[in-house]
Amino acid sequence: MDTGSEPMGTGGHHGSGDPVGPALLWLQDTVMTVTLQACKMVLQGALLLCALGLLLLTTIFLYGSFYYSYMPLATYSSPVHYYCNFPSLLLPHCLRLSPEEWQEPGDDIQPALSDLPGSGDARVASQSGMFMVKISCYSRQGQPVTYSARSTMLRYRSGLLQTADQRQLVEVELFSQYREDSYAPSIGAIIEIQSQRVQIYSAQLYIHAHFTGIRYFLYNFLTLSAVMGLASIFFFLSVLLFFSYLRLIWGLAGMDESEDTEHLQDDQDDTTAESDEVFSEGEDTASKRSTMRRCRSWRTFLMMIQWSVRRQSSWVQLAGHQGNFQLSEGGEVLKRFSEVEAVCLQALMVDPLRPFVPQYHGSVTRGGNSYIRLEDLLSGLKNPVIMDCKMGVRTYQEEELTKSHTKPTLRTDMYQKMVKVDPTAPTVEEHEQRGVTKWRYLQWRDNTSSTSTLGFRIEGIMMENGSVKRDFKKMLTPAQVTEALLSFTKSHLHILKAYHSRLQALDEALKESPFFKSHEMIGSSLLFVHDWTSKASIWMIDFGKTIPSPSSVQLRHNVPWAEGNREDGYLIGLAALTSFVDQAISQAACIQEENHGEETDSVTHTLQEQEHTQTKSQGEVAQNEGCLHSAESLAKSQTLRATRNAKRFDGFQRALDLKNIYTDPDLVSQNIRAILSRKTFMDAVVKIIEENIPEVIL
Ligand SMILES: Nc1ncnc2c1ncn2[C@@H]1O[C@H](COP(=O)(O)OP(=O)(O)OP(=O)(O)O)[C@@H](O)[C@H]1O
Ligand SMILES: O=P(O)(O)O[C@@H]1[C@H](O)[C@H](O)[C@@H](OP(=O)(O)O)[C@H](OP(=O)(O)O)[C@H]1O
Repeated sequence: MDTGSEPMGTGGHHGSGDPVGPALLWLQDTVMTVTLQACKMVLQGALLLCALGLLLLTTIFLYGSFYYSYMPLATYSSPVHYYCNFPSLLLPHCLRLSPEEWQEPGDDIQPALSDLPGSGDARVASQSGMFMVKISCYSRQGQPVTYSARSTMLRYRSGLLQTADQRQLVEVELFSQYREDSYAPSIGAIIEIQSQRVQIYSAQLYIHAHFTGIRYFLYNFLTLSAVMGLASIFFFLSVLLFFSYLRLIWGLAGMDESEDTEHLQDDQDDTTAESDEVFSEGEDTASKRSTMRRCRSWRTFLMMIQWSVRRQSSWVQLAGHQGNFQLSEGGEVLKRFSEVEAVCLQALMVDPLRPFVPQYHGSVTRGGNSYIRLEDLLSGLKNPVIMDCKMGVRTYQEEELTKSHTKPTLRTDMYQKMVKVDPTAPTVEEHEQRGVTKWRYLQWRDNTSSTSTLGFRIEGIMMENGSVKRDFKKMLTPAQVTEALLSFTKSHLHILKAYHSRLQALDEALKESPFFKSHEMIGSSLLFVHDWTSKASIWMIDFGKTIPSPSSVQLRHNVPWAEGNREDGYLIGLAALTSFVDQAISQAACIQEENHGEETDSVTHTLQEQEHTQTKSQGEVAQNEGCLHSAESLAKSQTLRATRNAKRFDGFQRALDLKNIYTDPDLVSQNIRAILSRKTFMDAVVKIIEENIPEVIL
């Protein structure tokens, strides 16, 4: 589609023809954009780091909890309390262990008894010989579970070692492998030393776990398993977080199975060929469908990522009914279906106005609602700046007026909106009813804004940093509009000029358009869109209240409305807008010129400037001189008016108060911007003071 966009500045020769001003502005923009981007990136980076840190901590906590709850102690030791079974000198020793401590289910354990027989001399050791150690495990009910008996002996020690420590540590493996019966777990054991000669000082029971499966891996490959465990938990949590994020940013709720099916049906036309190519003759429809669905879910997934990125970058609904729009794949927006609008868009696709209208792709059903598919006008723009201007001298259809007479329906919401802006706006009767008709509200909106007088009104502006301003309900005067245009474009000449020529092109296209001739354009908007790197363009949107005019009526679009003439005043608005952009261009050019002048002054190279001026073309010189001259005289007369303003001149003290003169409402309403930092204004102020209060001048 022909975008019909006007390219922005081409490297510095704007307005004044002097490359320094635009270059500086461009530099200023670039620096600002880069700074903004850098701040955004730093903030995003910090947030990402925080999220990653939190994720890592959660991962470590989860893995640690898992490890300590899943892994039993590898070695457990317990003191053995024993008693002597005199006179046989059999020494059964009892110990009580809880089943959990005893072992972990499913793993083998190896209980071993370490005795410290306190054989006082070598004689005892030599006489005791081999002896038996027996362990009998019992259950909670006291029933024997299992037993094991092992023989062992003390080492021989020479009688010559009289002074040496005679103690010996004897280690006996009681079970080489013990597997717990989980239905009758052992909770304790009796250990008997079957000897009459061995003397025991103390004994200790050791239980060593023999891990198998995951526990074996976790125990023997501690680092590797930790790395693997942490990595998998981290990955799992990241995926979870990613999907939650996706769901959060554009509500996956709508993209359920039914939508998938609808989507499948919607795209049946384009997928048929695809299906024919992909599937063989023999495959049945059901399997084709299921395979297609699988492909679709992958496509949907990829699109989800794509939308997420796009959505983050630009899309915004500046005006209109909330909830009317959805983002769609492939640079489209879905707008709630309206038969009237769909018919208009269909007709516009074959009209000379087509380059000014978003591409219309038919309709689609999502989640039970129908939508029209429109080209996303913000697609591809980086940090777009947009403005929505509602066109025409009225925003209500004549039917609304008729309805308000014949079948008035009171709207409380509109009454409330009215009161919020101006509590005195409703009549006494309306206050009593706490409601107004839609026509009454829309008419009031038109009269309190610039719609009735200028033929358009600004609905909203979004700047490149995403800040949105919708507070234009009471914007009435040309000065306010020009001011808004200057602030919307940041007084950039190249953007203003691009808009100007786009408006002129639109005017031409409207003259040629059969659609325009035969339609009453009510509530339609012009969407101004630009960014600092790409293009500036203006688009016609919102045809929900655009209806064919009766065949008996020949619409002119540039005459005031009177009941029955069906005129919308679209061209009145367009002409006004074009002239305001023109005015904004002049002001921006003067500002640029003055800025340039100030820079030149500060370097004080008059000769160079003269030389430079000589090289300019005659036309440019004339334009600049005119601009400077008019700026000076304008400044002088404006400041004169301002300073003569009684509220600023203190006759008693003979002092002039210039505080907040820039935002002085009296001056602003007359489109006067007294910028004292500008040389021309300051010169004018000094001159006026010189003439009127000479004693002030030193
Ligand atoms: N094709 C588009 N591409 C990008 N943004 C769009 C597009 N169409 C509309 N918008 C955005 O949505 C906003 C509202 O659009 P539109 O005026 O069509 O909605 P609406 O609900 O019909 O409005 P109204 O309530 O004024 O009739 C616009 O201000 C603009 O920000
Ligand atoms: O801008 P405001 O002050 O919020 O007022 C709305 C605006 O005029 C819309 O254009 C209009 O929708 P239509 O264009 O569809 O008439 C809507 O009427 P509604 O509430 O009946 O939708 C108004 O409430």
